[in-house]
Amino acid sequence: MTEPHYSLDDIRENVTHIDNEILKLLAERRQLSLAVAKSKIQTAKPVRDQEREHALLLRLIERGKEEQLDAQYVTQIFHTIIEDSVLYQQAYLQKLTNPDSLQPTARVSFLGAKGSYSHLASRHYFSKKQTKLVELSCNTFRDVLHVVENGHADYGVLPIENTSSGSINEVYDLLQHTSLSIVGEITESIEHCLLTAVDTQLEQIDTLYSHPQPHQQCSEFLHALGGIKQEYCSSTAEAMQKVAELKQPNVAAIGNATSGELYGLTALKGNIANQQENYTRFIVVARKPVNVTPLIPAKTTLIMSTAQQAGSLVECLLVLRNHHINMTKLESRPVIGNPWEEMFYVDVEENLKSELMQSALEELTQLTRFIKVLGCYPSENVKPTDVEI
Ligand SMILES: O=C(O)C(=O)C[C@]1(C(=O)O)C=C[C@@H](O)C=C1
Repeated sequence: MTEPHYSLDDIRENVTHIDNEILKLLAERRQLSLAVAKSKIQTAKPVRDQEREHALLLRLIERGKEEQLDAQYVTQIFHTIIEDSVLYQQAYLQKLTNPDSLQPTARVSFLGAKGSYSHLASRHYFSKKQTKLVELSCNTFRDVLHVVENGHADYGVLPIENTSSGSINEVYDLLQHTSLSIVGEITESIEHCLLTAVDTQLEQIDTLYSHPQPHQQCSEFLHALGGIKQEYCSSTAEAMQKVAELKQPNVAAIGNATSGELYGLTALKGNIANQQENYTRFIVVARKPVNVTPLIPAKTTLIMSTAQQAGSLVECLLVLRNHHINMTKLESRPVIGNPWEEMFYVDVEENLKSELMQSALEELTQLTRFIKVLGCYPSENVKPTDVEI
């Protein structure tokens, strides 16, 4: 018997059909996760249940094997599906907890034009929030905050730390003086590429357009290139725009490959950051603070200045330790106008409204000269559950 012959068009039609079915099932599963969230409100169970995830993944790996699907493939797909489910449930619960916080349309400010990393992070953050975005690009971090403060935007998205270059000091310093609250966070994978407008070679590049941050994050690669002229821009988007306008074989920009395409640029070289895994954590600020439901993991950010005595900071940190509160970040910045005085920024994995946090805050207030809560917000870092494959 000869096998029936199908044309490429026929086969593709079948593939399209299956893809549509997959999408339909994913949407159905998403709806079920909403039903799960509603049931968890009744029983006050936390959204994340890693025991359930572990059992579910093990079963799917076994089931996948029967279909000749390898364990890694199955695990990767279901990690993504579970992450979506968790974030979708969190967004739903947060909407119930803060009924007037998220409007059908949200005006969001960020640094740079279309395609800047802050723009990509803004879109990503709001993608699961069921809200339409009005995007406001700004030229400076100060402006990002300013337009939210004066009511021209509802949210501002700002980078706060990067795994290669560390803390973004300018943003920390601006937070000292703002009346805004941190209401969210998102961590983005940042894949820097060397982008060019015309066909060229690495050896021909003598001028590089970039924002100082990506420049710092790619310092080793740039050092290896040797003697390259640096032109600083207000954002990666401006750098890409500039290179697109110049259309010269000796100029390049640092940016994201997908964003580069928006400006007609192609990646001459990828993966140029000092660290293979280059991530930036962004914060989302708004005029009003939000409450975080106890069903989801929360983070609280504080700023404080301690008495200038030996051991003052240690005493504050001991308060956190004694309350078993996990600190995820400690940063110090000088206080402008008061030489040698430091302001400490502390991120902890605890809900501001919890008894534990309230008790720790009371003790900290006694020990510090100044203390202020910058915000309490849902932690959106859904760490995948490990399964042995
Ligand atoms: O079953 C649950 O409890 C869910 O919340 C659903 C789900 C999933 O999408 O499968 C999501 C998060 C939990 O950590 C476990 C499983």
